[in-house]
Amino acid sequence: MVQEKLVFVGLLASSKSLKDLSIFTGFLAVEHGKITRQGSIAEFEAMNNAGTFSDYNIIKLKNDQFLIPGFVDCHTHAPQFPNIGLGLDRALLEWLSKYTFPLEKRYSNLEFAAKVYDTVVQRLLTNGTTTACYFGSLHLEGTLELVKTAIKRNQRALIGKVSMNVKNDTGYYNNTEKEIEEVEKFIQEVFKYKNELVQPVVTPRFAVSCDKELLTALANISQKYQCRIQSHLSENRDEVDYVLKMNSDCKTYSGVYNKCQILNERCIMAHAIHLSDEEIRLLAHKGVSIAHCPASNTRLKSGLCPVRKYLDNNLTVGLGTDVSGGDNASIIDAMRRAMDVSTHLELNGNNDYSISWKEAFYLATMGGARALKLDDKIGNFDVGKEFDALLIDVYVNGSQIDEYESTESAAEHAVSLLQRFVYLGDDRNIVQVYVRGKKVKDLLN
Ligand SMILES: Nc1nc2[nH]cnc2c(=O)[nH]1
Ligand SMILES: [Zn+2]
Repeated sequence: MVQEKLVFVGLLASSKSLKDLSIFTGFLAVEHGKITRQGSIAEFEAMNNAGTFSDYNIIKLKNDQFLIPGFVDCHTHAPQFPNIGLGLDRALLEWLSKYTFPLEKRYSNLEFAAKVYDTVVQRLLTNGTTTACYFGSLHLEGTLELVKTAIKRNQRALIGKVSMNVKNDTGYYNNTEKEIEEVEKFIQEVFKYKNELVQPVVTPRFAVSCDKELLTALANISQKYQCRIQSHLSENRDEVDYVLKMNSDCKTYSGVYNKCQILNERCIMAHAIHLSDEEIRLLAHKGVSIAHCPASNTRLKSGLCPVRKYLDNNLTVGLGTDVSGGDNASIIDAMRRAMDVSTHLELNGNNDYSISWKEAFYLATMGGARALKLDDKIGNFDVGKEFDALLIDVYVNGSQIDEYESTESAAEHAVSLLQRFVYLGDDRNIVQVYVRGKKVKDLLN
């Protein structure tokens, strides 16, 4: 049940922009899932004395608790969760045919799909992922199970039925006509739910699995329904070579998608590691977002994605876990891996490429919201946005973070709490999770 009126009083942390982290002690009022007011403790006291909050549930945070926006996972594969932590001994193309396509093929079984997806959505919510941009499988009905689960569990989700029409040894593909028909059907079925949190995404797997005819048809469908469109781009060098060999009329991998009208401001591309400067300019010009998936890029030995360079070149970047190429479903892990990869690039001679913990926090929240074009609704605590939030308790029972005597000022202490959560926290520190004002995790009561 949505708790109609809530007011949180305590430490609030969220990003205005990449370089502007806001941390202050104050209050945040929520009505019918939306943030309606924000202000200082003095303002809260005055309004409370005047009776403004008499019909609110007042939640006073303890000293070492704070509120942050929910995490945004810009790229993950729900059907691949049974393989998480397995089969990471091959690079992308072999990994797909040896481990991934055979697993995804099983989602013609709706019982299996429903069971896995329920576990996945709960796992993500427990880890504080209030919004996920999912790849489903090739199956229309199977992927609708994911839609039903996200709706039932109250997760904000963008969900795509995966499209593939190029033959592979697993037999995991559709013919072009069936594929186009099913994608339209999928979108219409999702719209029938009229759910405010879940939206369909057109999802061509990548240019190895889809020919230009299908890519173009899918771009048209996304245009027709004004849906987002997601895919993979330039993740692995063998993949890039293969795509260029199959599309000899195009000079670059991004050029293939551009020729098929895929690149626009509704487009989210995962990885984008091995881009030329010309491709970076093209993607920035078209308003394409990048889902940076550092765990997967390391585990599949795909490469080190130069996020700093992309940010400096006006690309919008969010974080993705990319399970099961990625071995961890948590965006907290993705923040740390993003920091690590950026530091490794700096150590390899790229000056000032490392991203700070504050920037990683931005990418995990506001950056992700911008990448998914949901920043009018979520990403920080601006008045008017919907209330997707995590209540963090740094020293909760079982926490990996210990308390030591400190000489910090109150303001310094507040920043330290968030910093230590980013570096050391885990799902145990996420004691409550709210999506659009509804509590979906509660370790406190
Ligand atoms: N990491 C990853 N890359 C892909 N490229 C095409 N399909 C996939 C996938 O399932 N995972
Ligand atoms: Zn992926």
